[in-house]
Amino acid sequence: MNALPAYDPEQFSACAAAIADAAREFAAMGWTPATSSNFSMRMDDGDHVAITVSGRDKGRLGSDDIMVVDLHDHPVATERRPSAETALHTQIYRRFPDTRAVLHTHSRTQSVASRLFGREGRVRLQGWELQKAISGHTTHESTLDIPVFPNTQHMPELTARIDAWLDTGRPLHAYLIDGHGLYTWGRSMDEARRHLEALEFLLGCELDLRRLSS
Ligand SMILES: CSCCC(=O)C(=O)COP(=O)(O)O
Ligand SMILES: [Zn+2]
Repeated sequence: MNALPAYDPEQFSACAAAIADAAREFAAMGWTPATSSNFSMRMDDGDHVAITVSGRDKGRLGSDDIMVVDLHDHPVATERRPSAETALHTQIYRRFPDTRAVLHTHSRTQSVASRLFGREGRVRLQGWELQKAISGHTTHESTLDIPVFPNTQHMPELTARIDAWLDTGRPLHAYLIDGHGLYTWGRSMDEARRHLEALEFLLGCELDLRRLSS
């Protein structure tokens, strides 16, 4: 008798296609240099997450470059190695159960902003109309803080810092990692993509402002 599949293969295919499409477009923008970046989608209301295999060229993802993990980072029905940053994805799915997509990129703008604002611990966005692209923000007068966490290769240290931020009750739509890149997410791939595009634009504006006013 055949064992039941661990997850719905059609759901996996749909998520893998959405991840590959998004990643190809981000790569074309120059946001995923040299195999950097990682992407995931929650496949169901259970604990299946489709995520990029570690070290793959994110501009040319095929279905072999995307695999399944559970919400505690364990590969499901595969020997492949998930993203080195899988724990950052599964943390978001556990902490925000309505999240369906997590996106991480390494654009030049995000990388420079993370170094510059890392000294201050956060980027404070205020007065930009495009803040309204972030869910829950209905006016340019709102304040949107993007924390900058120190980089480390030790994921438990990073997830502990993110948990500590969340445990204070402050909102979190995205964060930067110093010298590294941006994480953001959404309740659908479309919402996550809108957040990523808006934040890329807003960080670029903040960098320009600093440059022009110095
Ligand atoms: C060459 S980029 C260094 C690792 C990284 O920051 C990244 O985003 C990609 O890692 P992955 O294991 O997900 O390929
Ligand atoms: Zn990275």
